[in-house]
Amino acid sequence: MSALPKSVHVAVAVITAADGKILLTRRASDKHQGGLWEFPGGKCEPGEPVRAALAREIREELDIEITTVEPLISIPYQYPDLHVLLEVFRVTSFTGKPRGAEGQPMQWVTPGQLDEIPLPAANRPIVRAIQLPQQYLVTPDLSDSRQLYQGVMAAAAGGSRLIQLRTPQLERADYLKLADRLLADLPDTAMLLLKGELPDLLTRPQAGWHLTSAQLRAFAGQERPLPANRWLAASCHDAEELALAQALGCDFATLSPVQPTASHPDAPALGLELATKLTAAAQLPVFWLGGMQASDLEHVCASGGQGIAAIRGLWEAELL
Ligand SMILES: Nc1nc2c([nH]c(=O)n2[C@H]2C[C@H](O)[C@@H](COP(=O)(O)OP(=O)(O)OP(=O)(O)O)O2)c(=O)[nH]1
Ligand SMILES: [Mg+2]
Repeated sequence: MSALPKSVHVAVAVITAADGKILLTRRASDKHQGGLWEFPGGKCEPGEPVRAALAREIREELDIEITTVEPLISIPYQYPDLHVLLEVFRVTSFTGKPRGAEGQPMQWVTPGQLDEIPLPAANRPIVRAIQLPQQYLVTPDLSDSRQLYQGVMAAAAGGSRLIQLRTPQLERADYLKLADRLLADLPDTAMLLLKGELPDLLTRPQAGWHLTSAQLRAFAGQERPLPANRWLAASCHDAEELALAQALGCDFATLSPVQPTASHPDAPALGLELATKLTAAAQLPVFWLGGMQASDLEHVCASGGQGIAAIRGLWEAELL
């Protein structure tokens, strides 16, 4: 038997049906990561473009032709015996009816069910990328609780599913009161992330937590402070913070400032090239923040980002 190559480039398909369900297949027990469920796909041949490899692997494994393909996330991951670069694409249309053409079992599952299924360790950020939307709404810096409440509820009614309650102008007691009202009133599909200290999070089990980069640094080397079923995110500004966020088990990160912003006009921006590089090296979904508008979304996703996080861009553009 030949030795395993040290590094493989893998094209992976998250095949999504109209009802939102996702196709999983089971890896043969004698393969690397054998016996686990996976997203279909396989290794690029030498010199083969990744999208061509994706179409070929899906044809070979499932006997379908993929037609609508968008980048979802790319993950470099070191297994004890192998380095993999998983380039993951969302496939939303195809022709034919998928079947396990290599005899492999198949199942369609909801994004929520993915948490319960044994997948290879490299796949955790793929699951998070599937479960997260492409827009992360950060509330604007207002001092009026009523206006904030109405704005967040309107945003959720308009389809915003991921919202960070960031209100530096509110007194802490007013902030927590507003957070509790929103946690009670938001639809189950909306995920609300709070800012603040751990005790306030521990008494609010439905809330997610968005850590500042200072908090992230303070947690370095420690266990994930919230259980796996709660959203944990962190504000990152460089490669080191992204690595800390990943080591702490954060579900996603924001990376900022990508472009100069009206709120921080003098902060040096990363720029698109560096943001792309940092995102590619990260092992978790990354939202780009700073000067981002809804119109940037396509470019951000094509550059490997999960999507955009924005205050002005999303709140005022009345995407809400
Ligand atoms: N297809 C796929 N591979 C994954 C996932 N997660 C993960 O760590 N991997 C790893 C396992 C393998 O080391 C590598 C994929 O290789 P593969 O065995 O599917 O390659 P292939 O289809 O070309 O198969 P073969 O020709 O070697 O039989 O990526 C996943 O979700 N889907
Ligand atoms: Mg395969």
